[in-house]
Amino acid sequence: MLHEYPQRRRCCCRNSTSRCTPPTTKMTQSSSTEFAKKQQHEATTAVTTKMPPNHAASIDVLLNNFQFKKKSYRVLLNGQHFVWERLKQTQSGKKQHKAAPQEPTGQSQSGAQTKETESDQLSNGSSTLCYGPDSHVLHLDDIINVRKGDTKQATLKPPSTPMSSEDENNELSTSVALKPTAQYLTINYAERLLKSATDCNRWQVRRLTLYNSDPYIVDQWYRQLKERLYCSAGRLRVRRLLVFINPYGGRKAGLQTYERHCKPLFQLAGIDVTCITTQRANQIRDILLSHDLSVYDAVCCIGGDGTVAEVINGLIFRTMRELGLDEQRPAYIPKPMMPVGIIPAGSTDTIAYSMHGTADVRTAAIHVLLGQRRGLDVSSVRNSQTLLRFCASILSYGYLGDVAAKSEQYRWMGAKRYEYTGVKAFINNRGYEAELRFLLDEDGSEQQEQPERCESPQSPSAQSLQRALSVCSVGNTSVCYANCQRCSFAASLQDQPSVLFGSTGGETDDDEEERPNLPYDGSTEQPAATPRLSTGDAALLPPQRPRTLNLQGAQSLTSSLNFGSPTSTTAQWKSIKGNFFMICGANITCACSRSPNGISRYSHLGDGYLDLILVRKTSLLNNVRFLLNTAGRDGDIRNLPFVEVYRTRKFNFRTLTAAITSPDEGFSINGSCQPITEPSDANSTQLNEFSSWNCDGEVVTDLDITMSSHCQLIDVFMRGPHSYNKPRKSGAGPSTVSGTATTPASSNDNVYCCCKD
Ligand SMILES: Nc1ncnc2c1ncn2[C@@H]1O[C@H](COP(=O)(O)OP(=O)(O)OP(=O)(O)O)[C@@H](O)[C@H]1O
Repeated sequence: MLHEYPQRRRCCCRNSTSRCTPPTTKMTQSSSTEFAKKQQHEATTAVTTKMPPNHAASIDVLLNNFQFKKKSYRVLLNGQHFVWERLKQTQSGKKQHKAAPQEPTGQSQSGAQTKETESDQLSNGSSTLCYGPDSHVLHLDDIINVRKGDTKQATLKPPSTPMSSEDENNELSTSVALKPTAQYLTINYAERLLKSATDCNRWQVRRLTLYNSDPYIVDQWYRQLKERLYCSAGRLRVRRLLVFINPYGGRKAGLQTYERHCKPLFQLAGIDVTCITTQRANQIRDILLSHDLSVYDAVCCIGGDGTVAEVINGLIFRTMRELGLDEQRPAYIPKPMMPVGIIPAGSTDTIAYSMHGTADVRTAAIHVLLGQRRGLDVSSVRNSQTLLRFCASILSYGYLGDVAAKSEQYRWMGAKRYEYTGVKAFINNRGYEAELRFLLDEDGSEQQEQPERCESPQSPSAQSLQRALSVCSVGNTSVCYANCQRCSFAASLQDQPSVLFGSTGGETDDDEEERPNLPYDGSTEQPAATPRLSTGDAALLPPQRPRTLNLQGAQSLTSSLNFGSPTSTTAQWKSIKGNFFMICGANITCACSRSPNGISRYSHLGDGYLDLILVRKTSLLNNVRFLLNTAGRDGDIRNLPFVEVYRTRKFNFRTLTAAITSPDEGFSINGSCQPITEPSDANSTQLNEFSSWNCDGEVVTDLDITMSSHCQLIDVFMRGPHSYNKPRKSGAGPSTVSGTATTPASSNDNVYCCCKD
């Protein structure tokens, strides 16, 4: 049976109107009631209407009965939701169903609070769909692929060669001409595992094979699903993927990881994969810099943090070359167009863990298949002379720098090398004298973090916007999860044509005055005049930021997010000198299985800020307290009196003795991503008073370092981690489509717990 409803104006997705495919359906209260009545009337038969195949494109709602494992199911396709529910035999012999969306009543959603929510939604102009308590609701974003066939087996076989979009169009148009024969429809989809209370971030692939004796109905469903699957905004269904496998990282199991876990998933999704197994360090970067990538939709790496860093550095430097920018002193940092998939196969895998909330390989691969992307902040690291490299996770001096410098020679120990060298570096740490200068907010306030929690709003209404503003303003202590409002807001600022896509350098004028030896300011912004660029290139430049935002209260938010003008004279610096056990600039939480909250628990994946963590040199006991607080879920280093955490967009580091040391004396690797060289023995005694920098696990030995965060510089396949509240199981209560809790209104929302710690 086909029902057509007026097109809805607003997307039912909680946070993003761009995620749904327009047009979707609007189920008004009256139409919903009418709809439910019609379904009552026609419940006993699997009612279908044969329509000309080309009519499918105009259908908003499909509702049919299918067989699944020899049981009858009522299946509904409504907008972005695929719903199925088993038909139950009643005493009168009639089959009952609840899969059809019904008017939400007190019976289906108990309690006055629910009714209040409904009236709120109606008054807000949003519609509410309610499915029965036993309905399975699947968002189309979570569907990996759809196949049809004459037999069940035929639908399970992956295509012999991956299909291009033209092939699929041909296939669809051919099926218009030929009489359909397929009676089986198989849907492969991804689902987050709900079993574990402590690990709710793992995903698995599931399969649903439906049977209907009428091939026209199967064909119609197939076509509808295909169409809706491939035109969802904000999502890239990858067809051609370039995969780099590091066989050397972690337990040296990169190749096996790919063969065992990733390859079957890529085949299932019909992705055309080109695999390159690395032969040496920095090969990925060299390939990305020199080869034609136009045939690929995305790049994926299988390895640890060092491998991810190679990919990110390769893509950014490639983009800089393409735009004719000076790689050592670029006028701004451009955003690469190619999204990146990150599959963990290293020793710590902090980047993958921070993104997904787990280091599970299949979960990471599933996110590549599903194609949902989020922008990830990347920081540039430079010395006084030149841009050195880009950092995706953490830049760390002192304790972690020593660990990185010493652990490489113990690689044969695997991940244990970090523990071994960690203990040695811990005992030998006598503190490092340094001076830190970091950028304050434009209003001159410093954002020192206090441990507190905040909730994020759940719907994109005006109220939500207000709440979003407040979330962003206290966002320095909010935790970044899926649907993070702070990151979404940063992304929405980037979407506006007159807003910069990267965070600002912000220090320009006053910084140049104070520090004349910093010729490159590390800004992501285009200076007023860039004679080097042609008109065509200039079109690719990030646009100028507006002075004010046309949003109520946005002024305070802009100030909070600090998308400051490059010529702002209000940018201020704060300076701190001291003896430090460790100094870190953290882009992301840097969580890993040993430290599930990460060393920088409140860092956000894409807000354009980094957390500057200063750990003062105190007693050995305090150092132990610090390490204990970084491990486990309960600790928080911000509670320690000798730890200071500042949220900033940029900081500069100098050893107190570096001022008298020339950069030509061998401390600098003089350029980004150069092969890492250990300091020579002759220098090592001289260097005892210095540590090295640990940049994404690689060693950088410069002693005058500036780290600047660039907001959402690279797109990665991720949704963000989910909090560890145990999610409600499907069927435990009514599923609604209204943006309230327990609502998979979008696949992102299939989290039950977003933005809440
Ligand atoms: N075939 C290879 N032979 C030697 N080194 C390689 C090879 N391929 C990549 N590399 C280098 O290996 C280094 C370590 O890899 P990676 O960081 O991925 O693993 P890891 O250090 O074990 O994991 P993590 O960084 O998560 O702790 C990287 O710097 C990379 O450049």
